[in-house]
Amino acid sequence: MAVSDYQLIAAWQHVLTLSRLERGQTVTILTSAITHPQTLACALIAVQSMGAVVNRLDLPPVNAEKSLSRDPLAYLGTTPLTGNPAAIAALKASDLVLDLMTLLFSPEQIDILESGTKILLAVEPPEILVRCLPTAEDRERVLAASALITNAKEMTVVSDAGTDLRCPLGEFPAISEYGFVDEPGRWDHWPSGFSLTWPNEQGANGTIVIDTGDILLPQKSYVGSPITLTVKNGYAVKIEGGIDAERLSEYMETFNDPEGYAISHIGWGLQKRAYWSTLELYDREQTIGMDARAFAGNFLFSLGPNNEAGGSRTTACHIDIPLRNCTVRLDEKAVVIKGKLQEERHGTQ
Ligand SMILES: O=c1ccc(O)c[nH]1
Repeated sequence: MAVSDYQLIAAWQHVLTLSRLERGQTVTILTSAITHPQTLACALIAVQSMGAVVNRLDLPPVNAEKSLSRDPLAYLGTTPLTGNPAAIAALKASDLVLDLMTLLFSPEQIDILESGTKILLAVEPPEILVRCLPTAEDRERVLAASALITNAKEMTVVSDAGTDLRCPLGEFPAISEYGFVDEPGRWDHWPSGFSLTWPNEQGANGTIVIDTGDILLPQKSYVGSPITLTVKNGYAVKIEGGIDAERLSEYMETFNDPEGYAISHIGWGLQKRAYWSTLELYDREQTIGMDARAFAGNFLFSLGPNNEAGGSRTTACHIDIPLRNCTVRLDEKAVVIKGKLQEERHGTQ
């Protein structure tokens, strides 16, 4: 259902308030050909209504001849900021960047964050933005999950479908995605609601079964028959199964990059207002599939880069794969059991 400008402006004001935007600060809204016009129009009004200075920086799209998908997360690494010092200078001079074009996993994004600029990614359609409006409670839940990751030595994942994965932890930080940017230098994504980290380099081992009904992104498809990944020393060394395995294999081969088979981020979904079943309900080119990444109780793993976490591996190939019905443990503590989120039973504090 369409969203009214009034509701979307109020949603932006809510997120900008949680992001501690202050009167007189500078916000630059980064746009490109894929930017949603209503999201942009309402962001401009919301920022100015809060007394901040707003700029708009529109960048030409890149990688058209390289990517096999129009999904901005399908082909990573180079962005319109690559080799564009004037644009980078403007973003570094801003207190907050609203990324309505997708910089994710780019060296330039890391450079801009290190200057203290906050970056909030927001490219999902307005209906999903307002349904998954972030809350302080989301932040608490995600930070609690990230604290468990920080204190754990290992993440293990099993499922009745046959997943049996062991990931040593410690080399990389936990990343909290709760939908707003309340600290200088912070990146986040509205909508989101999950916690993730990376396995120690070359440390992931075991089997991952992408079962019927599990999701591939950017394909935005529900897998019709199981795909079995054999994981050795941090890489998917075998992809076996039927037609779904063949489609995934061919797609990955087009990148001609062995780094694309590396296990990238691992974590689980914490967003109770995101759903597994929505993938077929939106025009696939209008969404990047954040419901699939964030729905509570998924095990989300990814193939491809780890530069976002401070690793050295960059590759253009990035595949996000949320699985249902897994049991995820941090050391001995189960945080998800057969796809059901295990809530922390808070005491009286
Ligand atoms: O928000 C995101 C989106 C994609 C991804 O791979 C990680 N986080």
